[in-house]
Amino acid sequence: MINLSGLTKRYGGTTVVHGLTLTIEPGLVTGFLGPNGAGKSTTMRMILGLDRPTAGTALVKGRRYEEFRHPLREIGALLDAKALHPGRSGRAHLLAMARSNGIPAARVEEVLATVGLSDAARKRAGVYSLGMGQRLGIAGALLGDPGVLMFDEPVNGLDPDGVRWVRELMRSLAAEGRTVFVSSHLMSEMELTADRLVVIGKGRLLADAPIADILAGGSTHRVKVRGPHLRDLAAHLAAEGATAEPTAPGELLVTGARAEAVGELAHRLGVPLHELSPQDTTLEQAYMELTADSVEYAAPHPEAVR
Ligand SMILES: Nc1ncnc2c1ncn2[C@@H]1O[C@H](COP(=O)(O)OP(=O)(O)OP(=O)(O)O)[C@@H](O)[C@H]1O
Repeated sequence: MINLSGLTKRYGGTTVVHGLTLTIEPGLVTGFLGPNGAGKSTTMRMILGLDRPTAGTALVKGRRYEEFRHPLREIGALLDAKALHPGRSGRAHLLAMARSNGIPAARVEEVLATVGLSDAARKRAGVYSLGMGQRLGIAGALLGDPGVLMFDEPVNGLDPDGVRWVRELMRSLAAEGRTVFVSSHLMSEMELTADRLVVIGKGRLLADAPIADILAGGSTHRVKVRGPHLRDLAAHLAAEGATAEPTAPGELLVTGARAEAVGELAHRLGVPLHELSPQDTTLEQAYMELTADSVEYAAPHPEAVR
């Protein structure tokens, strides 16, 4: 379990993490989402004792990271996969970590096998691909068989097989009763992997809820409509404040109106429909709504720069 209480970090005059209070429970994968610069890495660094909070506390199993004699046996983390000694082999890197935390050398071979790096273990980490570096970082996190695991963008640079492997690894670690806290910008992946989500924006907590609640909270209704003569319907929907976008010949995607309202309007106008189907909210849509006011580095929409 990880407990954050009033966790705050200021750099100079800027507060990058604002009083975060939340609990990350064992037995679940908790996704950690937020736009670039939201404060995710800073929060994770404070949990790992790499940055000192300006105020508040970050506790792992009720203790500060610095209080652990063998921290790798309590919390394993992948923060920056590139933070490796380039001249050291993958095996030597893990052996040094194991030695410093009283972990038997045999465990190094186990985690190398778990992440699929046994054959590459003698190569210098400096020649590892991005994906191999991620796998080595994950091996390091697993090394001490810790009850709490934290991963910052673990699928970065992994091929589709690797992405799927990470998803299954996270799920199995949580199923073993461990606390799994994982940040990602890949919404479709998070939707498949996480049980709960913590969303922050500009350092502030925006949501802390089961993924199903976050999906249900997405307020924008979307309805797919098919029919042979939709022009009138589209014009009336637009006049009522909804958006009706043609997605294929004889097909509209209506945003901002419920299926019931679209169906009744079509009936009043005498417009025959071949399909009227509410569309599920995706995590990406729910996330965009949640963070709309918190995006700091927004690029102009492609339409706007033409
Ligand atoms: N050592 C530092 N000194 C000054 N500002 C910092 C420092 N570290 C982070 N920041 C600032 O804190 C803010 C939060 O950064 P952080 O890396 O935690 O965000 P993030 O949510 O992990 O972003 P991303 O998704 O882009 O990785 C940013 O504005 C960043 O510039």
